[in-house]
Amino acid sequence: MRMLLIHSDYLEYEVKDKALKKPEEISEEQKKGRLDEVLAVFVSVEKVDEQNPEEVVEKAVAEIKDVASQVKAQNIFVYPFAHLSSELASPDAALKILKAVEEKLKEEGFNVKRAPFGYYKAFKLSCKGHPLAELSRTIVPGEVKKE
Ligand SMILES: C[C@@H](O)[C@H](N)C(=O)N[C@H]1[C@@H](O)[C@H](n2cnc3c(N)ncnc32)O[C@@H]1CO
Repeated sequence: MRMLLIHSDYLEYEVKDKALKKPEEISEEQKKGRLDEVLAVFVSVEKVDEQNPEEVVEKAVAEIKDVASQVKAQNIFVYPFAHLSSELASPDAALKILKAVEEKLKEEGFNVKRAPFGYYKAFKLSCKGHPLAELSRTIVPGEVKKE
């Protein structure tokens, strides 16, 4: 799994079009979303993650919690982003993993939104620009590589 974490004043998105034949079913309300004072986490789920999804979810949540506590962010935006890797997991496997990351972060007490899966989306992001505002993490079952 590849994650790009951007501490932002806000992240907002608007669903534009289907990017998969069968994207995630979403409500009218989910077609637009915004969070302020947010840790935006752009995630590419990778093929290797399918070998041990549970471990990857645990490690991703631990890394996100660590960064969130360093930047003092309580709001987290999990954003499916298929552009951080050339070895992508299947859409079914990726969606399951992203939903599990979302649920575990909620269980940890964060205010979490997850952008809809399988769509082209317009988005606006306002990066805060401090030294910890832009970080990346690579998570592979069995190890975690930091930037
Ligand atoms: C397109 C661009 O504007 C948009 N931002 C986009 O990336 N859309 C992606 C993800 O929502 C999702 N998706 C499919 N496979 C994956 C995967 N392995 N990991 C994460 N997301 C995935 O399916 C879409 C098409 O790949």
